[in-house]
Amino acid sequence: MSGPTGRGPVGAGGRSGGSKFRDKAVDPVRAVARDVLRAVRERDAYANLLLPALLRERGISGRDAALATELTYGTARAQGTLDAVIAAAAGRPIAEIDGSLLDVLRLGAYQLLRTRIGAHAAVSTSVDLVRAEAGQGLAGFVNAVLRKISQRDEDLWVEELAPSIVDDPVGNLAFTYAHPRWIAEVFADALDGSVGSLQAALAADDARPPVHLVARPGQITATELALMSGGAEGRLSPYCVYLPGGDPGRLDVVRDGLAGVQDEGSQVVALALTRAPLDGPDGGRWLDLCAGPGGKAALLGSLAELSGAHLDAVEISEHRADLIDSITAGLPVTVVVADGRDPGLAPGYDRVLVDAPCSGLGSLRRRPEARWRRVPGDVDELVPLQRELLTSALRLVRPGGVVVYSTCSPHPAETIGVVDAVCAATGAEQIDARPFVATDGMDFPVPGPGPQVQLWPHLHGTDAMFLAVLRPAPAAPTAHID
Ligand SMILES: C[S@@+](CC[C@H](N)C(=O)[O-])C[C@H]1O[C@@H](n2cnc3c(N)ncnc32)[C@H](O)[C@@H]1O
Repeated sequence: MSGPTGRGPVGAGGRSGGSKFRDKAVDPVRAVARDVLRAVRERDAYANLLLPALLRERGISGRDAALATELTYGTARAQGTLDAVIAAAAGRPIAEIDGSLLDVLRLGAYQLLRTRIGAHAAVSTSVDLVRAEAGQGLAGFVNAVLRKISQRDEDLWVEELAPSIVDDPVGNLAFTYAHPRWIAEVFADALDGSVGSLQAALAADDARPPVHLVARPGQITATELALMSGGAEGRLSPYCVYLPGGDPGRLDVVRDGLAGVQDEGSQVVALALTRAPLDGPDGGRWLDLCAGPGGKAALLGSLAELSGAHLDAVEISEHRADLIDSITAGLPVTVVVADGRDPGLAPGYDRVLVDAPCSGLGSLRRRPEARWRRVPGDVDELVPLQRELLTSALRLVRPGGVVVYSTCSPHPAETIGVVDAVCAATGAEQIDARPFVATDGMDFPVPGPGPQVQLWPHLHGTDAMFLAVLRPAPAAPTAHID
C-alpha cells in the first residue's frame, strides 16, 4: 500500500504512470524548481549555478523567474525542517519515500509553510507535477500528505516537532531556522553564548541574502553606482552598493565590468589588507595566496593600480586561475597557478592575503543547499591545509609586513584555532584588526575583545567573514662572530 498511512516504500521503483501522463500540463515555474531540487539531490548540483541556466534555457523570466528562484532556494534552504514535517504528515521516515516524490513534497511543503501562496495552488501544482510524471496513485499520496501539512501553519508544526526551547535551546533554534544542529552549535560556539544572539544569527542566515555590488575603484564611485543601479551605498566598504533586488547580471554597469557582485564582508577583508600599517614603506609587492575565483584579487588589483603596487595571485586550480585572469584583465595582477604552501615565489612581500579554503559556513545563505551537504568532518580536513597556507604566507612576507588570514566561516577551529596555532608555532603576532574594517569615523559594531574580527549577517549584513591581521616574527639577528 502506498499512501500517508501505508508502510511500503512510497514511489520506489520508478514511474508508475507511463507516457500517457507526461503530456499533462504542469506549471513551468514549479517544474523548473523541481528539476533543480532533483539535480541537487541526485548529482550534487549547485542550485545557484543550475537554476539560472535552466531559466534561460526554458525562457522563464521576470516575475516567473523570481518565483522559481524563491521556491527553489527557499526549499533547498529549509530542507531539514521540511523533511521532519513531511515525515510526520506521511507517518513514515523520509528514507522510505522515493526521492522524486520527496522533491515535490518539499516544494509543496515549502509553499504551504513559508510562502503566502494559497494552499490550493501549492497542493494542486504539486499534485500535477507528480501525476504528469508518475501517475494518479502517487499523485494521491502527495495530495494526502500536503493536505495534512496544510492543516497547520509553520509555527504549529515547529511547536509540535522541535525540541523544547527550555530544555534544548540550540536544537529548538536549529529546527526553527532550518539549520543542521551541528552548524547551530558551531554558531553558538563562535557567538557570545546567549540564546538571543544565536536566534538572531540563525534567523539572518535563514533569510534571502541581499545582493552587494562592488564599484571598481578608479572606474566608478559607489555614489555613481548607487544612482545607476537604484541601490544604496554600503555601510562598511566605500566601494559597496546594496541592490534592492533583481538580477545584477542585467545591469549594464556590471556587464561593462565597472562593477561586480561581491559581498561587503569580502570587500572589507581585501580593504583590511591595504589598510594595515607596515613597518617601513610599502614597496608595492602584494600577494593573494588563495585567489580563485578572483573577487578579492580584482578589488586588490584595482587598489594596487591606484597606488602603484602589483599583485601576485596564486591559485591551485587551473580553471579558477582562468577566472582570475579574466576578472583582473588590464590590472597590475600576475596570476600564478601553484600550491600556495610552496608557490616558488621569492619572499619579501609587503602584504599577503590568505583567504583560505574553508567550510563556507559563513556564506550558507548564498548557497541554498550547502548547509545540508556539509558534514562536521569537512572542517577536520581543512584545518591542516589552512595552517600550512598561513605558515607559508608568513615565510613569504617581509619583516614588518602584514598577513591577513580570512575565512568565510565563523567555525572557531578554522578561525582563531588556526591563527593561534600558527602564531604559537612561528612567533608571529596579531595586530588589532578592528580599526581596519570600517570607513573612518564610522560607528561600527565589532563584537568581542579583538584582535580578530568576526562579521555576522545579523550584525553587519555581511556574510560571516573572519579576519585576523598578523605580523611575522622579527627576523632573528644574524650571529656575529668576532
Ligand atoms: C575561499 S577561496 C578564495 C576566494 C577568493 N579569495 C575570492 O575572493 O574570490 C579559496 C581558494 O583557494 C584555492 N586553494 C585551495 N587549496 C589551495 C592551495 N594549496 N594553494 C593555493 N590555492 C588553494 C581554492 O581552489 C579556492 O579557489
